[in-house]
Amino acid sequence: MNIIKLDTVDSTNNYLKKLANSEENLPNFLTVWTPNQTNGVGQYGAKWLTESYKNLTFSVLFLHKKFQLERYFLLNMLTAIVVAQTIEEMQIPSVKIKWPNDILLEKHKIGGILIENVIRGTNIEKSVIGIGLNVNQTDFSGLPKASSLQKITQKEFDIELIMKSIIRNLRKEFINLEQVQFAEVYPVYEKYLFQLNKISAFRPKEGKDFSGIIRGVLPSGELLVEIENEEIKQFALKEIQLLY
Ligand SMILES: O=C(O)CCCC[C@@H]1SC[C@@H]2NC(=O)N[C@@H]21
Repeated sequence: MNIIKLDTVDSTNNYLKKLANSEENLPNFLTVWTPNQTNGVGQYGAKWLTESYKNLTFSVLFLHKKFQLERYFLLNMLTAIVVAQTIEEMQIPSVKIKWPNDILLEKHKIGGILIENVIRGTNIEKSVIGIGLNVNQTDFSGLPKASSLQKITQKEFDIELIMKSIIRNLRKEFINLEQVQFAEVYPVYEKYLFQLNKISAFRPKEGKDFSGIIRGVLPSGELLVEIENEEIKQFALKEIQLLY
């Protein structure tokens, strides 16, 4: 495996993005890993807070052969599935994926994924797949919705081994990406989907919170929500937040 381990860095995603923009001929699945990420980036510009040396923070470069931008949500689905399955391989059951790609255990967020793409025309040329997984952190004061593998299982884990398993599983899932269809991946994603067919609370970007039943996810990544006395509505990634 090609892994660059840094003692400290602001964000493994930012580091790998810069590297990918400045150097040609980087190997596929090149990984940047640090136990001490000081300014991690989360989805929608949020910060990714992590306790140094206790958690996993790394980014993997994927070089596409030919991959249409409109299929980008497939990358999120496959990565979330890989993280969920790797956790299951560690004999930890009941992993869930909260739309679009938060990793949950017992309704608490233990992991997040941030994929940043280099786009050319209508294709994605390169993807930087950033993964943050709370592993051995036990203090989540002020973060009631967050947890870690150790906090939930009462066991300590080897962070590097988990990362290597995730990379191995990513390689398996991504190797034939060009041929992979949404329809074959979706049933697996749906199996992990948190709150599927259950009443959930949502916070729209504008307006009041509302409740509805999650009925699925479209290839575009849009969430299908059945709202009482209304038709099933679809919501884009940035339009609503699933509360619980
Ligand atoms: O908001 C989320 O849920 C996504 C969090 C992604 C965090 C990871 S940690 C490794 C990589 N580097 C970053 O700066 N962010 C991602």
